[in-house]
Amino acid sequence: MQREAVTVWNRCLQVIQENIPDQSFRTWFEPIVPLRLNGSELTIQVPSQFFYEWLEENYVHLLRKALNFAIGHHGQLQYSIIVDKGDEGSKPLTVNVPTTKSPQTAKPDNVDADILKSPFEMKDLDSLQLDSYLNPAYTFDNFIEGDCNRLGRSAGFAIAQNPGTTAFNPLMIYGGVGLGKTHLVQAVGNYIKNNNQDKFVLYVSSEKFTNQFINAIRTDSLRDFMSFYMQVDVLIIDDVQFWAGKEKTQETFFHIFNHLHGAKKQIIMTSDRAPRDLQGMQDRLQSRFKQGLTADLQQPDLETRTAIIQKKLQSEGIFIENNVIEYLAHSINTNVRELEGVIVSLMAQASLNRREIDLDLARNTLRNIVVDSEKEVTIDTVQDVVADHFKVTVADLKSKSRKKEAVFPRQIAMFLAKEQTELSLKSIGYHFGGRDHSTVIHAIQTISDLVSNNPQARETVEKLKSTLK
Ligand SMILES: Nc1ncnc2c1ncn2[C@@H]1O[C@H](COP(=O)(O)OP(=O)(O)OP(=O)(O)O)[C@@H](O)[C@H]1O
Repeated sequence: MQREAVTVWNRCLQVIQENIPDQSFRTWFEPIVPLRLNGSELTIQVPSQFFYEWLEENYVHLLRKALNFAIGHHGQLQYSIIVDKGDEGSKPLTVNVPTTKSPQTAKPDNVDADILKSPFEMKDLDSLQLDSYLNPAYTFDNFIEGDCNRLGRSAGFAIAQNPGTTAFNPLMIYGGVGLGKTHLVQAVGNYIKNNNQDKFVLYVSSEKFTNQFINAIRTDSLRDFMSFYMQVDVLIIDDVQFWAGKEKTQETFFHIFNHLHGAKKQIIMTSDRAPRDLQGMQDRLQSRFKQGLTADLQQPDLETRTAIIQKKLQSEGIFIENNVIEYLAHSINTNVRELEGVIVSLMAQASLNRREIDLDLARNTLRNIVVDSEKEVTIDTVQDVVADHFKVTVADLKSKSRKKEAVFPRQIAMFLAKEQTELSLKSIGYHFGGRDHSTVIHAIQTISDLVSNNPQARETVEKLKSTLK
């Protein structure tokens, strides 16, 4: 490793770390080794072909940004890939592969396109018009429909086919983090853009809108700003809750909204909460938000989670056994982003360790993610802790055995799983050898009664809970 390369790469990492979640940073950037710096060309070593492709596919913009910062605009990146020679059994080789895609043509990564930092000018408007910030990866085809999102998806699809002329104007999609709001509204935008070349579709985050507005005031170009927005045919604004308390932004948007709505132009918005709960939002704007259709996105149910995992694997060209898919779908029920995060980590682990994605790997990956981010307890941890305490095996907990030594720990584990995780009764039953939910209810009831009446049982449960913390 060359010292200059390390220094430059550390500067790149500063930028990278600021722009992506910790988990992605650890997975995709920590394993990289800076090898050498040759003039303005930095060579980094990556653990596999898959790794390299993933970086190019998902982080090419971020790498460009990091290179600009660390080396300058002329900075170049060279990958050195460790190649697995497989059956030939020889030691891994290192080959040099130049960056194949230019940052301009590759798919956008997860980093927000730069907010207009320079003074607001008409040329910025032109660039906005060309780009429109839509990510082509978000489509209806890869948006899985389920009870959790049916209303929003159907309304979105109806709008995509007839923008501005349905009763769903505006369409307000709301829901918690990572449930697909951005994906859905961008799918509408992409569909319209692809099928109506003449329509001007603009996707913008509410934060970016506010920044543009502030710049417009600063540079005395508010008129340009307003007339730009009034030319839009389909305006998609993400995360409007950000406008809470921003009176001037709200006022300006109110005028744009009225103009577009009156001209039968389509407006689509997302928010992390229902319009009625948007505190700090002017009443007149709130009532406009509710004028069309408001649809919420809920946490996906088991079937939808399974379909999302299948679709994601299919799009990555990866095959894993059904039992692993089932395990993942039963184990992660928070939101889709987390589900995707686990799949990506699994792929990275499989690639790094050169092994298949099996149940063991899934179990370990899930445990590490949960431990790393200090999140809630997993069902695997509950089973391990209970098995350890009662000196039985996890297999005993999952078995059909009716022996007392297995039944009592199993019931305690089910009780704790219900109390300490977010899993449904159905998923808990799945993790205990495929039992049905009535068995889980019975176990929970039995242990609740025992805890109320028997101090020793209460003490055991408390002790187990503190071990889980
Ligand atoms: N129904 C779905 N089918 C397929 N992928 C989905 C679905 N819902 C969400 N996703 C994926 O989950 C990830 C998170 O979704 P998205 O960013 O749209 O969530 P969000 O609700 O906008 O979150 P936030 O409030 O944090 O911005 C994305 O990669 C998206 O493609």
